[in-house]
Amino acid sequence: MPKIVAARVIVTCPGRNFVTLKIECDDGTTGLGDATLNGRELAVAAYLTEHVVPCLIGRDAHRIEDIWQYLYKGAYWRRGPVTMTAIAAVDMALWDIKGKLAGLAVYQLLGGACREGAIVYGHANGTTIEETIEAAREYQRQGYRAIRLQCGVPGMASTYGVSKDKDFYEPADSDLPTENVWSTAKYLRVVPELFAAAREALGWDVHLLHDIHHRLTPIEAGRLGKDLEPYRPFWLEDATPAENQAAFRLIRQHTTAPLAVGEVFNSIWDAKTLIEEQLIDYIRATVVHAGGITHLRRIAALADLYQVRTGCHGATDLSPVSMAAALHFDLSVPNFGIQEYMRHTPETDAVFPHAYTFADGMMHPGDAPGLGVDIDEALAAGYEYKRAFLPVNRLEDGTLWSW
Ligand SMILES: O=C(O)C(=O)C[C@H](O)[C@H](O)CO
Ligand SMILES: [Mg+2]
Repeated sequence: MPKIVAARVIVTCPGRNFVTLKIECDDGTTGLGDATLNGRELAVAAYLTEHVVPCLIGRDAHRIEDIWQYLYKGAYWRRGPVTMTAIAAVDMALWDIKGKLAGLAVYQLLGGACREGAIVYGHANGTTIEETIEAAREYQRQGYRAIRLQCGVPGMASTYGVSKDKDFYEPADSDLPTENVWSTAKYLRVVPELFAAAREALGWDVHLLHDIHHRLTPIEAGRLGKDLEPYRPFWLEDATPAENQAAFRLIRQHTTAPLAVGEVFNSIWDAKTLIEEQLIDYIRATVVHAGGITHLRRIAALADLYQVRTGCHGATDLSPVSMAAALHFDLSVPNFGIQEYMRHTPETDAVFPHAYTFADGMMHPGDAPGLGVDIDEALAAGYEYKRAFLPVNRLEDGTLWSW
């Protein structure tokens, strides 16, 4: 058996913070897992170092499911983003090790490819509708078949999804949380205009997506869905905070716009009602925040019974290790829908050399044994952790709102 002899947490900041777990076996084989929880990185780093790593030493690295159960049930305190991100990192690293020992890419271990590649969507944003459409045209030129559209809201100084850097999306930017201001009324006016202009300019052969980022009430989401229906959105994401899964019943009564939810979910229980009642069309839970490949496959299997497809979160705060794990998952599950892809900066790509590739709007994890991602530890050591927070959002009267 490949015995685990060491495990370490590597924190690095090549433009943004990443937390990576590296597990080592007695034969020298190593595996990597992403443990990055944006804005709360060191909580997971400490959870792993103090409470998980000591329990891993001496275990058989091949026993992925048993180790998952051990860490989940064994903690007694179940679920939550910190716990589930830590478990995810171990899970990813163990799949990486199993693949390397078998000489196979992880997607082969998961049952093999169900498709030639994973369609991905890019993130076009701008302060105005025109700028957003120009950014979308650039994605089209690069071969993307699906594009998420986010534009500034007239009268608001800043809004979610409109990045300072057009090429590399990065919301976590400050030593203390930035404060944004929000008006639902102003937002509900601009998005239908954005989609009307986008169909006019980009045509109908491209999938258009939009992220509401948890900001509407269910009835407002129903309204927006109706307004966007003529432009055939691929999905509306995170329409309303989904702690209350039943709230989506109300949205469903009012619109046929496809709904996607789940980037903040950390277990199957967060999505159970949404899936079983077919209240969503895409489940966006990710490998890194929802317990790893092992648990995400369980979520996907439940979703498959109800014709809910996957659409994994893939923002820049998910490291290339997560991106690779997501692509192995995407290739192997029958009910894959789409994968989010926000490119990392060249600094990040240099720290995490990887085998995955992009061509013609599709991505492939590559055929290197394991996940196909490495970490250049010498380079990583040169980028010191910098505390960064996600912004907060307030209504114009100062009420704290969902960001
Ligand atoms: O990529 C998305 O859909 C997001 O909503 C990005 C998130 O705000 C970001 O990953 C938070 O860390
Ligand atoms: Mg989102």
